[in-house]
Amino acid sequence: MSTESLADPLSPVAARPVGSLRLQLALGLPLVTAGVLLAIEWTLDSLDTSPEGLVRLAGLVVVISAAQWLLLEALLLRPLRQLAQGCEAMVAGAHTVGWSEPGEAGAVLSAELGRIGHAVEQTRTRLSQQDHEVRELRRELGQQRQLLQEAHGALEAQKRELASLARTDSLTGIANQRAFDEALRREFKRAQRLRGPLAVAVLDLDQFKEFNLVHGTDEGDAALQRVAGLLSDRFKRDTDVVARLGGEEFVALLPGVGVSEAQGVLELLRDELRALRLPDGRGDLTLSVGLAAFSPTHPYLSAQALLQAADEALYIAKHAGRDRMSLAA
Ligand SMILES: Nc1nc2c(ncn2[C@@H]2O[C@H](COP(=O)(O)OP(=O)(O)OP(=O)(O)O)[C@@H](O)[C@H]2O)c(=O)[nH]1
Repeated sequence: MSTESLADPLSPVAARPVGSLRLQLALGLPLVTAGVLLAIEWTLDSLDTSPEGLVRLAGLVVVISAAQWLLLEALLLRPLRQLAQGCEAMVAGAHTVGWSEPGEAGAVLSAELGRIGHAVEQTRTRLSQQDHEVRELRRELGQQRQLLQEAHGALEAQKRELASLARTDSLTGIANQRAFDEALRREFKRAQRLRGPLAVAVLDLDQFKEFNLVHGTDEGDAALQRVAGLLSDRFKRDTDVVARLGGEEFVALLPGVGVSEAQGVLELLRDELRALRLPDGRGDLTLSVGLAAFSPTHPYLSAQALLQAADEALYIAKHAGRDRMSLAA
């Protein structure tokens, strides 16, 4: 809100009634005077309707109206006009306004004008304070809006982080079971639609219970992280998904990869794990792997059936002595 936007009560538009009042008086005074004189003559039964009598009456009306006009002009209209001019001058910026009326009347009118000027000044000050307050409120509103936007942005980031955490294994940083299940369903449907290969390998560390007992769970945790790192390094295409299903069990989902290709890469991975040395120089971590692959010649009926085939292959690998890979039938 600004002071300019408010209607100014002392604008020339507001002063216009003074002029129109003068016109109304010029027309109304003779009529009222004539009416009063006629009423008096009629009441006194002395109304002279002869031409001379009517001319005399008209002359009387003109003289009385002129006298009334002069009186009103001197006592009301002129001071009113000067008051309006004075107010306009103050509104335009003058703090004190000279007064042309002489003597005591001029002093009284000057005092009135001073009061009006004071009231106008107070109104101006109040309006300017309100204007200042409105600006302050707008500024605070802008700051609050900015804070709100920042809070909204932070909330969105936290939501994204939470969503990502809900799909990430906290120990290793790779995908968790939930993310893997989603990916498996999605990729299986795609493989069915495109009639392309899709390999699933379930990998399980051998004798990990014993490993924990011998080296401690901290070293066990570090071993799980190393395996996750190896998997991520080996399977790094955009479409590959490596996940920890829990405990010491991992899984690799490889869209577009057939059995023999997957087998070759997984053997390399097993070699790499074997070559990994523990801080004390020992390299006794081995993996058993169960591998199954969907293809037009091995069309599993569901994603669950494909995963179950890989699980069964892992079971066979474990029971065949561990540290090996077994392929689903
Ligand atoms: N350090 C560590 N150990 C874990 C974690 N999760 C599960 N384990 C341990 O992994 C071990 C798994 O033991 P088992 O299921 O008997 O398997 P295994 O000893 O590897 O035997 P096989 O699988 O038959 O070769 C248990 O001792 C668990 O406590 C983990 O996050 N960190």
